[in-house]
Formats: sequence, structure tokens, C-alpha cells
Amino acid sequence: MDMIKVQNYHEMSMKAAQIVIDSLKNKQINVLGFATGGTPEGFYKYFVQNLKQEQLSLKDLHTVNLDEYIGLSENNPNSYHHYMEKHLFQFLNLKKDQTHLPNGNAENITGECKRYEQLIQDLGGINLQLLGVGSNGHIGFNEPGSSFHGRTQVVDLAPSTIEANARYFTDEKDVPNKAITMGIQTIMESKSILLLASGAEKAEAIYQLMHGAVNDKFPVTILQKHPSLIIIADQEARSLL
Ligand SMILES: N[C@@H]1[C@@H](O)[C@H](O)[C@@H](COP(=O)(O)O)O[C@@H]1O
Repeated sequence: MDMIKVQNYHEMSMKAAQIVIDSLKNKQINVLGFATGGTPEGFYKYFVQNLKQEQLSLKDLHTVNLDEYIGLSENNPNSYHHYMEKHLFQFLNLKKDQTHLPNGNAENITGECKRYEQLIQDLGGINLQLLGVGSNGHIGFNEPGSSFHGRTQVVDLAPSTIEANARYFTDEKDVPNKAITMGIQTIMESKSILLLASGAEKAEAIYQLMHGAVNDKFPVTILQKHPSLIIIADQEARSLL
């Protein structure tokens, strides 16, 4: 587990973009796992800028996302489909069949979870997975108490997650209370993981990751067991270390 210490959000985002671009340049990645939320927005901005300068071919790349709300259409501004289009896909020359997210509007949600998990396996697994972390230690939408052996599945969101994500919705009542998420086992099978953390509200999760026992009360602690984890944390996120 390596930690890259940066001052602030801006530096975190630039550093993350540089790492992912370098891995693409070295042809270490053909399946790239993406995350959503406020944390990676800056990363996407620099990633797009740097990619243009490098003129890398992405024709063999597949992207997979961690999660999606259940019950929001792809065009809903709060869906993660929409988020990815807005922050990344509209700027890249990727075909529709190169980018993958779980379909939170599928008629058969259990079947959709199976399909998505199988897709990841069929792609040969994830080379590099980008991760944020919830202030309660969740990864993807794997909330406290989630099994470390879980695969892509339907989950109930914790009240604190609904509250935290309500900032994007007109009303907290509009925040879905369920999502499809890659399971912790799925995430742990990624060859490398790049976890980004910025801000004081992530300090407890980062403290638990660095110094806590591996326990399901803070799902992020399982990453201690990952053989290739890089954490980029800013000063505030490191404030309890
Ligand atoms: N499902 C996402 C996670 O993938 C994200 O890492 C986390 C933190 O979000 P933020 O970066 O906005 O703090 O919560 C969200 O609910």
C-alpha cells in the first residue's frame, strides 16, 4: 500500500490523471474502472486535458463503472450514466460498446447484476480501478456491514450516504435508496487500485484504512489486503493520521 501525499484537491486530481495516463501509455490497461461522486470530477478534467496532449489511441480500451442508482433513467442528471457522459465520455472517442455501467433501470435487476459481473469477467477483469471512499468507509456502494466476498449486487444505501448525496438532488426524498454496485470481491480482484480522498470528511475513513483493523464496519479497510493499492490523499483527508 503506497500513499501519495498531496496538499489539496487540485494536486490530488492532477496526480491521479498523470498515473492513469502513464499506465495507458505503458499499455498496462485495457480495462479501466471508473468511479463517480464529487471526488473524481477534477481527475476527469485533467485526464481529458492530458489525453488530448498525448494523442493516445483508446480503440482497445473498455471502461467499467462501479455502480449506478436503481430507478433513475440514463438521462436523469443524477444517474451515473449521465455523470460519466458529462464528465468524460462526451470528450473521448469511445464507441458505446466500450463503456459499461450497470443498468439501474433493468426489468430484471438480479439478472442485470449477473450480466454485469459476467461482463467484467469476460473482459478479463479490471486492470486499474479508480475509487473514492464514503465518509462512512463505503467503497462503490458497499456500505458498512457488506460482505467482503460480495460480487455485483443490489444494495440498500445507508442513511448517511443518502444524506451526503442529497446535495445533487432537489430534494433528499428524490435520492434513490437502492443501487447496483460491484461487490467488494469484484473490486478486490482489480489488478491495481487507485483510491482518491480529499477533505476532512474523509479523514476517519483514511485513518481506518491506514491504522484500523480490517473490519466490515469500515469496508475500505479491506483494501489493506490488496497487493497493489495507491492512495492519493490531501492534507485534510490525512488530518487524523
Ligand atoms: N457511490 C459513490 C462512491 O463511489 C463514492 O466514492 C462515494 C464518495 O463520494 P464523494 O466523492 O462525492 O465524496 O460515494 C458515492 O456514493
